[in-house]
Amino acid sequence: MIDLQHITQEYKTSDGKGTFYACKDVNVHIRPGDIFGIIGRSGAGKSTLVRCINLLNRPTQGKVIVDGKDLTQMSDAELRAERRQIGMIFQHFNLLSSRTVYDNVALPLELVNTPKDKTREKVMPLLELVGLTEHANKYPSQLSGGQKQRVGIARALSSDPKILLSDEATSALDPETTQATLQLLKKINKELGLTIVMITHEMDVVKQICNRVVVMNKGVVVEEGDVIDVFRDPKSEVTQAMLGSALAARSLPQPMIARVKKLLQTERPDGRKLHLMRLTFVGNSTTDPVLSKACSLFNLDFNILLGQIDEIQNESYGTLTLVIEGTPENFKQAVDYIASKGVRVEELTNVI
Ligand SMILES: Nc1ncnc2c1ncn2[C@@H]1O[C@H](COP(=O)(O)OP(=O)(O)OP(=O)(O)O)[C@@H](O)[C@H]1O
Repeated sequence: MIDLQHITQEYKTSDGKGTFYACKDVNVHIRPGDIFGIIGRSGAGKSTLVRCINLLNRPTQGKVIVDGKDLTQMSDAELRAERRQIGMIFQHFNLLSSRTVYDNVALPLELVNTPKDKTREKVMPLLELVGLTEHANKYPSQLSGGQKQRVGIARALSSDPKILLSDEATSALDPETTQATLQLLKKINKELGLTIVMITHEMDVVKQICNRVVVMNKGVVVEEGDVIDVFRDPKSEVTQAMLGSALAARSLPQPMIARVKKLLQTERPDGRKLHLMRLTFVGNSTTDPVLSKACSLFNLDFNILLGQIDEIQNESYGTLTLVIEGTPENFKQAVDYIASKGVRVEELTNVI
């Protein structure tokens, strides 16, 4: 659906002598129906990249392919037509304060001289969709932040786009309103089949509605993948830092580490040994009694130290940190058995 190929955006440095890269050789592929997250710290190049999709930013180098067509090669008229397929919503809503809710939503239709009755036929169902029918005649100043963003969403949808770009659309909203807005975007993605590209600096937003994500840092993509994989196994330091609290919940508190180290060094009877393990469960494996089966099959004992379960994209995932005791042979068989049930098994040797 959207192919960003080798996108580079250069600017002159403030002294005018050097070159600064807001994006450098970025390649991103977005599939139809994706809710695609672009995440990174401030200044990472997220807005620059997303604004290349509708050529609000014309990249210094690279191709922007939307639905098989290269936007960078189009004439101005072709580009204007193509941009109608790409709606956009913004952190600060960008509504016209002198126009009512209805007139804000109608604006893109007015700009292409749509007759009044056709405009009404389009605008009223959109107001219904975003839950603003009874506010149609109000002005933006009479609305809450969440309602203003709903106007922004309805306006973006008025030209029947195939793609919706969202630049930090929930950053100015409180947590409850953020939830409601994300749910609305999810509904639009599902019911209208819209592909959504979302910039955010909050992993929580990605976790709640995106199916794929790229992580950017200093103008380059440092990680890309299905959201569940990136959360389960973040590779880059930037991603790990951004996941912050979610990963902290997987780590043993310092005082416990000292106790566990001591415990692991204790002698066990009958050639049994202790192992500090982390199991990561996804989907069905979160509900199957994999661990208790392994322990009864292979005569192991276990002691749970830390556990966490979460939900991403309607799929559960969780981690358990535990000490397992058994003979080396039984332990190895149990690990193979657990892994064969789709659970990732790691021995946390770095703690010892
Ligand atoms: N027109 C411009 N001229 C010079 N530098 C620019 C221009 N636009 C953006 N930049 C710089 O490019 C870098 C990337 O900016 P961009 O807005 O894409 O980052 P971002 O990840 O969206 O950040 P934020 O989350 O703060 O919006 C920043 O260092 C910014 O200052």
